[in-house]
Amino acid sequence: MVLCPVIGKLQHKRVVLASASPRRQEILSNAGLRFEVVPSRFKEKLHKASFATPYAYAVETAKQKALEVAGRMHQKDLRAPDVVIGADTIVAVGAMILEKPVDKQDAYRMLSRLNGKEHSVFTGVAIVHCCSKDGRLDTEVSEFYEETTVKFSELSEELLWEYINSGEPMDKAGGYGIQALGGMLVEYVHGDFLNVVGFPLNHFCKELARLYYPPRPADLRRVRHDSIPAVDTFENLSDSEAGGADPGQSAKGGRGGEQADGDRSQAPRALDAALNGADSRPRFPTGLLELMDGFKASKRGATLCPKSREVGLECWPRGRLWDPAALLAGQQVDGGPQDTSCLQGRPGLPMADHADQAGVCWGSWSKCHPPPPKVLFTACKLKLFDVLKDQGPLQAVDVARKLSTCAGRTEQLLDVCAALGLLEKTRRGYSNTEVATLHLVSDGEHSLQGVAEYNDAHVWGVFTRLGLAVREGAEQTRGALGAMEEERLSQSRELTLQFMRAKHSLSKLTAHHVATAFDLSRFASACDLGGCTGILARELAQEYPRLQVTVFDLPEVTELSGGFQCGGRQTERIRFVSGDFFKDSLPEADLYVLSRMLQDWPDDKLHKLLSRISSSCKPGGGLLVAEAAAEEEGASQSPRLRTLSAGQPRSPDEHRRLLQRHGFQDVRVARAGDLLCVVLGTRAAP
Ligand SMILES: O=c1[nH]cc([C@@H]2O[C@H](COP(=O)(O)OP(=O)(O)OP(=O)(O)O)[C@@H](O)[C@H]2O)c(=O)[nH]1
Repeated sequence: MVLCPVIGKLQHKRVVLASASPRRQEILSNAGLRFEVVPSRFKEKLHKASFATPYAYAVETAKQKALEVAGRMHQKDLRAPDVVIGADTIVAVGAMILEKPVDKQDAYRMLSRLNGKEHSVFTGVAIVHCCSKDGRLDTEVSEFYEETTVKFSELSEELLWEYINSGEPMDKAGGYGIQALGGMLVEYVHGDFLNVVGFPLNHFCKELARLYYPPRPADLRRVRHDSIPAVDTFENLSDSEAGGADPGQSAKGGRGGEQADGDRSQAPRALDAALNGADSRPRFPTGLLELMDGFKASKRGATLCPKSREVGLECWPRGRLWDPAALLAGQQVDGGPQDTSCLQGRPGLPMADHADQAGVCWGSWSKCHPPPPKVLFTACKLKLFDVLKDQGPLQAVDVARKLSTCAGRTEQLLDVCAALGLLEKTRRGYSNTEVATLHLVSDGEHSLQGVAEYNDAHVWGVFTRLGLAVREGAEQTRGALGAMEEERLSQSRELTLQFMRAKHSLSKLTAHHVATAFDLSRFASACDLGGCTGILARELAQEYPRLQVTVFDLPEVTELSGGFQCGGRQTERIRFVSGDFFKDSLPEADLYVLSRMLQDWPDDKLHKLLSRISSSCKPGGGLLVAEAAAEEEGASQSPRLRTLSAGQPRSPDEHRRLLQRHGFQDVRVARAGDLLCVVLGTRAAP
């Protein structure tokens, strides 16, 4: 029984449930947890409109409930409990949030809204770890939410009033109790039943497993792949498109990754992975990031052959990206006979007779194979991995029903995802592979959904429309991308948030490697330039207990960074300062940090930035630079970790020369985490 050891991790701790809900108490004590109950006095009055989603509201309320109890108990006893658990359950109908009804009329209004329809029940949960230091309370908060879909039958007025008069709705979110009489109102439930009742026990155990037995996921497995099913496009999977779909086509096209039940055990669920692992940091999902990023390589491929521009084709460099197995394994396949059979005999697909000479495979992938990154983005956008997370394995028709998409197209999408190693396909249906569970489910700790979202919404478009800049060479491309990036970022708050989410999730994977590539304990202060949400700052503060860290970023970024903070002991040594590192004075620091920044800028801006840092840095001070590593000395070709960056990686020598040119000596270069190149230079006396 997997739950016991997880719950057992709390056995010797003083655990407090900050809730008056008898249902929560029952669910947790049935699971074997020993705890005290201290109902929270936090008034559930947060301003709902200020939350982007209903679940953000539930999570924040849960957190405030738990923190109120932790603070009160600490004040009273001068000793806080070890762990305080808070929860908040709400019902959401579209953007509207329903809590507990205040009276019968209110209950009637709520139940009438739910009548005959589907709604979502969200429970936000906060697990607050407390400790007292020098008489002060210190807290670390882990938070999550769970969503369950509930559908009500068509109910008569008489039945509604009979139910209201039973008294049951009054202390229940949305005005019903699914575990009792309210169960009669419900046609179906998708998801965790206990989540509706008030506490998502399964997710809670997974969260404990994550906290106490951190995961060590297997990297992407190599998938055997015969061919990717052919489709026109995955852009639109709606039913209105169904006429264009050919359900038979996918069957003919071969279904990558298909396996008979029993051939291999199911992909381990997150909990199992968590329980089996020891290392808290997941291995770098190289293959997945290359998949998300692969289209940049293809766009650069277009520069290889002048003919491609004439005929307006997009070209994939030979061998690369056509083979998802190689792609996901992080390999680049160059040379060798190119299989162009996929293109032959397809009317309307021009074949260039100089293909061999140019070394590229001709053809418009959008008419032949779906571009793998676009498949991934589409699957993320549709929340395919979220649906399969709890409900998989599911057959294609069931997935289509849940996503409200066309069944035929959905099956094709699922098959391509299976071919790419993102899903497993067995007779029982499709389910997430480990890598999808870890990185593609939206609420996962190591989710890269933000990167997929940003690449899809923004970077894809930039690369698609930048034919001109691509033709003009790498420097100009970098400049044009940088300028467009800047312009767009300044235009849209949503885009800024998307960018921040993407950078935040990538930084989570790299920050530890950057912070530990060198011993930085000689520095008392550091300034992370373009530090965004402060993930690296947090890691630095955690690694070096006396280090004060400043995160310096544009005002629109620092303004939004609050939403990404999760508290913790290091926070008091981190401050956020707004400014533009090209214009404003840089905050004083012993060590300046540029993490995955330099690649974004054209040479003139890059030198301007480095010379500004050099002027601000005191002799003996340091500059730490982290960038995607080039594959080998001088090669500068690595497609790895380019995500969010426009330029090409530099070799260690190029980095060394760059820092020396700006007055840094003793430049040391380290490979970190396999994919990063981290460089540390010391400012020489002028
Ligand atoms: O089907 C059911 N749906 C909901 C419930 C109960 O509804 C309440 C939700 O309210 P809240 O999250 O604010 O929790 P409170 O009861 O106010 O307790 P706190 O002290 O934690 O704020 C919750 O009790 C659910 O159990 C239900 O029973 N069935």
